[in-house]
Amino acid sequence: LTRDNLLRGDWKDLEFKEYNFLAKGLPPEGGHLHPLLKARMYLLRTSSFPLNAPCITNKVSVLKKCTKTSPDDFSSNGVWPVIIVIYIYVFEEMPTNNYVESSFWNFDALFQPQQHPARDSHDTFFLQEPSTTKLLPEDYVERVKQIHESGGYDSRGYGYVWKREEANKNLLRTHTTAVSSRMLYLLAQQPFAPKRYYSIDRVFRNEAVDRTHLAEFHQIEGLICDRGLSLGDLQGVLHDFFARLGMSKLRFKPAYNPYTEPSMEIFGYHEGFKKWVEIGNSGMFRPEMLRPMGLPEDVQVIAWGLSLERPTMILYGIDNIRDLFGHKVNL
Ligand SMILES: COC[C@@H]1[C@H](c2ccc(C#Cc3ccccc3)cc2)[C@@H]2CN(C(=O)Nc3ccc(OC4CC4)cc3)C[C@@H](O)[C@@H](O)CN12
Repeated sequence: LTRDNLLRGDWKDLEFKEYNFLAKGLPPEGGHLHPLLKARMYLLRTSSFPLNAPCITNKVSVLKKCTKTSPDDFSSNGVWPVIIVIYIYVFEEMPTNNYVESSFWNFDALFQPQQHPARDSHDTFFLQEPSTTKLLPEDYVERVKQIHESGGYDSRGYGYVWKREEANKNLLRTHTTAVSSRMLYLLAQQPFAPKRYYSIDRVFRNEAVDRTHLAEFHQIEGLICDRGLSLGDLQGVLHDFFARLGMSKLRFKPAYNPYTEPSMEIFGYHEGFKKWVEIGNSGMFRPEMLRPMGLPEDVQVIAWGLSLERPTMILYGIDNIRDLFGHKVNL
């Protein structure tokens, strides 16, 4: 049909096929879910952070049974044991939508001393504009200054002169633990109730980059805040968490973090590589971090972290992190 035919209306004598509104379009060639997004959704879908796995227990260390057995495994004739505390094992996502953080929440609130090497500009990206923050809870800042300088709550502190201008410096957060400290402080401002938080978001380190390290990565962090938690609870939760990622053989190695004591590096036996791989770090937040916030004496916080890139690279067989993340895209 030429343009003239159409204008003359010749098309009126033609027979047209019914339009099939249900016909599927051609599959789009372009577009693909990013491997990091798929790994992130895999992590949540396999409920490594069980968003609401009903669990009737008073200790997270019993969790392992809760998620793997039915009620009649717990006791004879299917009657549930007397339960002291009933709570739903729910992880809430922390608000991590601020890449810019103050040194106060990123370091000082975590009892990380101001002369610690990680606070140096060789390891941390400090901001020029706006270079400082002023909005901090002054009464809490005073308690943090106190615990760094002269201790308290059975701690000796560090015995150095703590400087407010150091805490005011803005930076790109070096870990999502900065958000965890904010959340725990907020939790301490109201009557205590057990909480479980998680976060998965970008963090920034001013470090040498190589095939497996960029100046930024996605940290995954989980924390559980409850009365009377112990290292056994932490190990129980880590077994449950990593079992959902296919790692059921774990080893724990004593480690050091300024904000956790004890701390443990986590190793998992990778059946594919037939070797142990480091799969994360963990610990119990120190009293020097929790008490100045105002959390009750018998409340403990167990926490752990890993990256999103490492498991993604392993799960997708990617050996150069630039193929996964960063400003250059290797097509
Ligand atoms: C500067 O680099 C830090 C990063 C990143 C990391 C390390 C520690 C934390 C933490 C923490 C923490 C500790 C206490 C309290 C709160 C948070 C978070 C991320 C990974 C942590 N790591 C890491 O992710 N390794 C990993 C994780 C999962 C995995 O899954 C298998 C396929 C199934 C495989 C590997 C360990 C190493 O890769 C390490 O060399 C690199 N680490």
